[in-house]
Amino acid sequence: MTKSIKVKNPATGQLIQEVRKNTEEEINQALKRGHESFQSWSKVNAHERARLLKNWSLKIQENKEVIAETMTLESGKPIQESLGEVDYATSYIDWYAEEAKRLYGRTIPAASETKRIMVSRQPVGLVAAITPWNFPAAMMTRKAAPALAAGCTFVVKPAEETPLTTMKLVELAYEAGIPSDVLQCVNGIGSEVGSLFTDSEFVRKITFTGSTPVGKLLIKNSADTVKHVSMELGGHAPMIIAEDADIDFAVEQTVASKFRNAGQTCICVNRVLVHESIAEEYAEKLTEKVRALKVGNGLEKDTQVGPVINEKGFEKIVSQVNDAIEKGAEVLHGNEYDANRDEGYFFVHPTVLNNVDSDMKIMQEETFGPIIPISTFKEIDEAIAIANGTPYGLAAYFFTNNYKTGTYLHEQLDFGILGWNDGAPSAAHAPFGGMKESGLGREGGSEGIDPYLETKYLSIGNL
Ligand SMILES: NC(=O)c1ccc[n+]([C@@H]2O[C@H](COP(=O)([O-])OP(=O)(O)OC[C@H]3O[C@@H](n4cnc5c(N)ncnc54)[C@H](O)[C@@H]3O)[C@@H](O)[C@H]2O)c1
Ligand SMILES: N[C@@H](CC=O)C(=O)O
Repeated sequence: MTKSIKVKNPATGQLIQEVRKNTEEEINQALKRGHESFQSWSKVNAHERARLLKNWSLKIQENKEVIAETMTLESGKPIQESLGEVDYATSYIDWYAEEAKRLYGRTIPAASETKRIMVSRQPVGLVAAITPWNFPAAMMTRKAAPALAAGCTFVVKPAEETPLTTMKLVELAYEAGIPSDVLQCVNGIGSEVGSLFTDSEFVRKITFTGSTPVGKLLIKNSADTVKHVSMELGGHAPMIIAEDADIDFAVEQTVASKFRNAGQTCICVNRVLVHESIAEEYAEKLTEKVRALKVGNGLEKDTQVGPVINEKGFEKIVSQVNDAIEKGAEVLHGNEYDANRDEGYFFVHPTVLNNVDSDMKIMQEETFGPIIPISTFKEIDEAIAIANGTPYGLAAYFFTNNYKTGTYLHEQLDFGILGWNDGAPSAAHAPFGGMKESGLGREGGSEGIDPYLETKYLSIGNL
């Protein structure tokens, strides 16, 4: 069995660095240390935890360029997006540094003069996190910051494709003064480390971002020790464009949503449903914008769409596009690839598919690639039925300037995140998460710290 993970640049296939895999014993030791340090960290006062988190955020900002370059090298993400992700990552630390000081309890009026009732909250314990390659910085801080703010200790296993960004963030946390037993990083293969996490008596909570099948497995494996679980899983976001929508704005927001990280974002629009009366104009304007996108190595400053992460991701995208074309979809732009299996790089050119229908795989499954399938509808209820007709329920978008249509869509769509005339809803101060098979729990906002806290009820009698 290999003892290291080869981290490669998805834009060239070249080796960047070999990262040593931690042994089973080392990982179990890390979990034990995390469990033991919970005793001291959970007693550190909230203002001090907030101060350390703020230091961490500052250290990351001081190293913004280096982190962004590392991220682009290992994930393929355009450098401008990596720089943006560093800001996005620290926005979670900043937010939860403040929230640490607001973990209020409450009192409840008792039904007896001799009793008092108090409710307080305390950290759940050691948290084990598994993070994905598509946002190697922000998905880590979105979990670590609320956990540390709440008083939990934290062990993270980053994705095999992108461990370097996470390792750098953890190193900076130590420089900021966060104790090395409180925040730890271990490296290894997902399934192997995942089992150590779920089997461990020391881990009280599992938090995961990644695919739905792995999320389901982690939920099942957490059952024996009844761990808390937070799951941020796959999506299949619909975008409904009503007949009264501002078409130019909808086009601009479609591009902003779809091509972020080459379409490898869990909330990227995955299927467009446009009213038949404006479909032609929308498709024409969209194709014009998509044609102008620059594909290339993410380190080049003008690149807007980088490579996809690996061959597995590439094959999934190609099979969805081919299936759609075989079943009658029209290619308005794209369906071009620059891929080399031997060298190990996979570029998918932005693609617009028209006349797409619900029988096609691309309308059923998450794509995780820069492809826009367009379908039309006549009545808004038809669009809602198609949008909701999926096991996923992460994000949905709708474009309308009619407040009645917008309110109706808000109420009818079964998704945890809705963008009404907004293709970029992510924010540290808002609750992010999915319904149905897209996940459990929320990250971000005041809700995002709750999953790291237990509620304790105290009843005092005989007063
Ligand atoms: N929600 C998201 O942000 C997100 C992120 C990554 C991937 N995905 C989806 O998943 C698809 C496949 O991508 P992927 O293969 O990298 O996702 P994945 O779920 O396999 O990987 C995500 C993380 O889970 C870990 N992992 C893998 N198998 C595991 C197991 N058995 N137990 C514990 N941890 C395990 C990986 O090491 C990685 O850290 C993508 O095409 C996309 O549809 C979604
Ligand atoms: N990084 C995404 C979530 C997962 O892909 C976001 O926060 O918008």
